[in-house]
Amino acid sequence: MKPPFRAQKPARRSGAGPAQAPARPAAATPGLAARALAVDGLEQVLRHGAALDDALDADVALDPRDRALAYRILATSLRRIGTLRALIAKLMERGLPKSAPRLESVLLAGATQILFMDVPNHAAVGLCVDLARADRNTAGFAGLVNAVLRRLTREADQLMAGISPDFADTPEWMGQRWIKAYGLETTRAIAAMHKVEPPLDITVKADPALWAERLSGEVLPTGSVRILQAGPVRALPGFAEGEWWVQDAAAALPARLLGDVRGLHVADLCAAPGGKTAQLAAAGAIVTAVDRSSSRLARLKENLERLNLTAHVVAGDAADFTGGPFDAVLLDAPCSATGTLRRHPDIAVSKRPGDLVTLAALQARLIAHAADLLKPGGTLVYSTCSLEPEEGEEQVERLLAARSDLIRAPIVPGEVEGIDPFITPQGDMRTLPCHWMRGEAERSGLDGFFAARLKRKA
Ligand SMILES: C[S@@+](CC[C@H](N)C(=O)[O-])C[C@H]1O[C@@H](n2cnc3c(N)ncnc32)[C@H](O)[C@@H]1O
Repeated sequence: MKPPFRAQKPARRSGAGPAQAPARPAAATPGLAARALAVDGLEQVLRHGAALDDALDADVALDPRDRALAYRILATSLRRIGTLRALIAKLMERGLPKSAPRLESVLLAGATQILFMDVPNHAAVGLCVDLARADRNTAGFAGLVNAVLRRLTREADQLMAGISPDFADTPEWMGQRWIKAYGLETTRAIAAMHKVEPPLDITVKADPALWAERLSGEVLPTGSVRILQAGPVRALPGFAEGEWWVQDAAAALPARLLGDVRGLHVADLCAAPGGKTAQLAAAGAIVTAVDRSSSRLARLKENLERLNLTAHVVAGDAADFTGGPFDAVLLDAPCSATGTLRRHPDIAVSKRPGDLVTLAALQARLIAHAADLLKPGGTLVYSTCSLEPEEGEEQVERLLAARSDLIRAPIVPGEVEGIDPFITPQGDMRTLPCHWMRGEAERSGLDGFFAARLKRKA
């Protein structure tokens, strides 16, 4: 069969060299600047390895609603990138022209609006064609963009045939691993949750019911507050006053496994941007927060200042940290973060299987050192926001097998409000994105986290 649409001979093209900086489209066309920013963001993530949260250029002056729209186009494109790429491959049987930098991002942004957003098709197509035309990298392909996106508006259903509705957006290697760890049906449920924009979860200093009411949210079984349709976080009541901070409901659990920390010396290793430091400090611990990233530590300090909480902050490699000994240590180790794909869909394109090997070796080094920082009788909580057993269960089993001075202190039903469904037979905590189904997917789920509690023998 002949390819239905071929790249037109470009009128002007950028040549095979590196992409030129895109020309900013005229701001006069409503909605165009938001699309341009979204495409820039896609380029940042797909070609330059930026994280979703850093991908939108903060210096581009844009109305907050347009910025929010750009973010939604970008995040949804990444969330559905497997499906979108499969469709584009069907629409362009000869593949994307090699000499067309940014063309894929323009098509991804357009197809996202057509398929997954409440944008009229003619606007989604027209704006993407305008965008392609306004940029010297893609100007010669404006006709192709028009043809491909128009055909998508007409034939989406037929084109979807053969593209897995369940697994197309899950990287093959991740899906295979989750099937092995959790089974096919649970993996299907995890993948379904990854397609949905998650709600905003916050941890409040006090009185969750009051804040749930003020923010039109709900109190979750573990005490976090969940808000749908939050809008810009900084504009919400209580943010500037330091009454709460953003923290997924699952991420709020590991610190609570340390129990009553009032007056205890606690090391929070790998602490930035400080969600767990804030929990520990708010609970009355004397906290030493260690992280090796100075930029992330700057965010931690900013957060603590806003929250009017204090911690002793140390910049450096936690595996070499020599403070203590401590009553308790929380190690929220760097990991593949595959448990956070709902909030960070860029992870589906940025992570590789090989990353797990490097990260697991780092975690092994960190957890062994974390245990050395404990006083006799002290408690260690180890956590990761990963779905991979190598970064969770297996780290703990290996440490316990190697160290006779450590024992597991199993989590007991009822000891932390709402935690019971997540306690494993071994007494650890394992949450999955498909847990906590509470009606619609948009108000359900939580990040995939692992946490274990160990004690150093007295
Ligand atoms: C999962 S994040 C921590 C999130 C944090 N605990 C919170 O609740 O907000 C992992 C952190 O580990 C830090 N990190 C990575 N390797 C490290 C190392 N060797 N020593 C100290 N910090 C490290 C990263 O900079 C990152 O901030």
